[in-house]
Amino acid sequence: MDAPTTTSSAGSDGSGGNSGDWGWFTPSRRPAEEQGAPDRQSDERAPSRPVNPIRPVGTGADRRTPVEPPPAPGPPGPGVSGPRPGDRRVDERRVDDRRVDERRAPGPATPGPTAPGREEHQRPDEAAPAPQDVRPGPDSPFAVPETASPDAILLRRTMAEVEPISDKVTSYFYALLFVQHPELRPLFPAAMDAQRDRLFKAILTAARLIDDPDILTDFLTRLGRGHRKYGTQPEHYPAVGECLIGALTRYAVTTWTDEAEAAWVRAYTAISQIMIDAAAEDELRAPAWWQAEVVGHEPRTHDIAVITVRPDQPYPFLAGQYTSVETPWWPRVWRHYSFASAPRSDGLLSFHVKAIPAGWVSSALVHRARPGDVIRLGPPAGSMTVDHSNDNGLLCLGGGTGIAPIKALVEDVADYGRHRPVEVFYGARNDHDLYDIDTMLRLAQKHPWLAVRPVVSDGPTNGLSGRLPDAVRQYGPWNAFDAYLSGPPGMIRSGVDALVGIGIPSHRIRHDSIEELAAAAE
Ligand SMILES: NC(=O)C1=CN([C@@H]2O[C@H](COP(=O)(O)OP(=O)(O)OC[C@H]3O[C@@H](n4cnc5c(N)ncnc54)[C@H](O)[C@@H]3O)[C@@H](O)[C@H]2O)C=CC1
Repeated sequence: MDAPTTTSSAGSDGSGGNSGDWGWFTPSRRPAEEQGAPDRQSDERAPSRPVNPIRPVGTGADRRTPVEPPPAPGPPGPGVSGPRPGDRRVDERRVDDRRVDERRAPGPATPGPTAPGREEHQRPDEAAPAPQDVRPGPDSPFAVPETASPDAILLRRTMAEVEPISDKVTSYFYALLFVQHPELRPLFPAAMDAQRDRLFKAILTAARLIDDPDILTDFLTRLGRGHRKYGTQPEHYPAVGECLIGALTRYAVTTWTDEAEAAWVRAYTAISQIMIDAAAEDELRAPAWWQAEVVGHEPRTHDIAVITVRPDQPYPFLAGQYTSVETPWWPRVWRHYSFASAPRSDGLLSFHVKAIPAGWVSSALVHRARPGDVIRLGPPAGSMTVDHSNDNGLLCLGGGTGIAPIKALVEDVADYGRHRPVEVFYGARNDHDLYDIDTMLRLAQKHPWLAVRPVVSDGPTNGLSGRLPDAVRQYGPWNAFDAYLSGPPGMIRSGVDALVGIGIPSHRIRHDSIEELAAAAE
């Protein structure tokens, strides 16, 4: 199962994790250094690379002569203009994309960079209402704080308008991008489903944070670094920005003004610059990706395997973190898995992978990967790590394969040498699904400070019955513990509620990114 992990419950606004991938971020209020990022030497900083201000394509004049997305298949409907004369690129792209689709065997249908259906579009020149002073309501995720800067107000108005139609906006955005910049298509996976969502969410997250420079910079720095593995180059940013503005122009019909456009251009230019600088700085100290040879593949159930890999060069990370994995069978499709062990002296890394239906990467890793295969790893990310600056106990809830990073945390406490109470509640649907219970019980036998309690929710068991949060409530007190949760989204949600309910402050609760877990489970 794909496994994103993230930061503290208090820092989570539900906007995702922080792996450096699009839309994978929970803004963290802790400085990067605390989260295991390499120390930065100021003299190692790469010179800031200038990025050209984007050339917006969404001016008021454009609204009257809209940028056409690639035409939908078939003849254009009445009142809809077809491809522009001489626009050969459009047809070529569509042919290429059909080939890509034909190559895809299993997995969900791939829309590819389809243009949105024409009927979805209101022609701005015919029917666009005049821009209005639309303010997001107080319950909107884009509600305007009292202290918001003029740019932030404009950005939030646009976001509030397009968020409900984000599918259309992102489809249109990619259609523009791949038609106007076909050279960028190979940077994206053949199947764009997850990518669509991630990009849009990342942009919204960045724009929403525009008045919070520290958090914004932290987010974008990770994003910029994480983009190195995709082959993203500085010159790609203006292309993306132009198409973003083009898509917003088309869909933010009531809030788009010259001022809004200028605010978006400023914001996007600043966002790009931070990402480009972060990538350049990261280039000085780390590869864009690692190759890793599978050296162990141990099936544990019919759909779970423990996979061990040997990276081609040293891979520094912290217990509790995760990485992104690309298999040779699904190029440019990256999924997240937590490290299932603390860093080892032999440099090997291990992952617990559950094959989910239609999960391309997870199925390939469980059913197809064998020793000798080579996968690619992105950089480590996540801050669900042990805080060694205090002696608090660790209360750990691991559901299903979510036990993987919990095991790494236990090993980390053992390796660190200053022992503290660690209480692990390991949940599964039935006894059979407790695939790693023997390892965990062995660790408990070896370390007197560790207790491991299996909890089974859906079947008979000799251990505890019920759901993890209910089991935890029966024990305690937990006021001297920091909590770590890892598992399916529902478990995280109810677990956080239960822990807050029994008095653990939310800033001491760390867990996986709920939004990304939900997306990964699709
Ligand atoms: N493989 C990895 O490295 C990691 C995986 N994960 C995530 O862990 C999850 C593992 O999935 P499965 O093994 O299929 O787990 P599962 O669906 O079998 O559930 C595991 C446990 O969570 C409990 N649970 C499920 N929904 C609950 C709810 N709404 N409230 C309370 N308890 C609930 C179940 O009762 C069971 O005890 C995936 O979502 C994966 O993304 C998280 C971190 C790391």
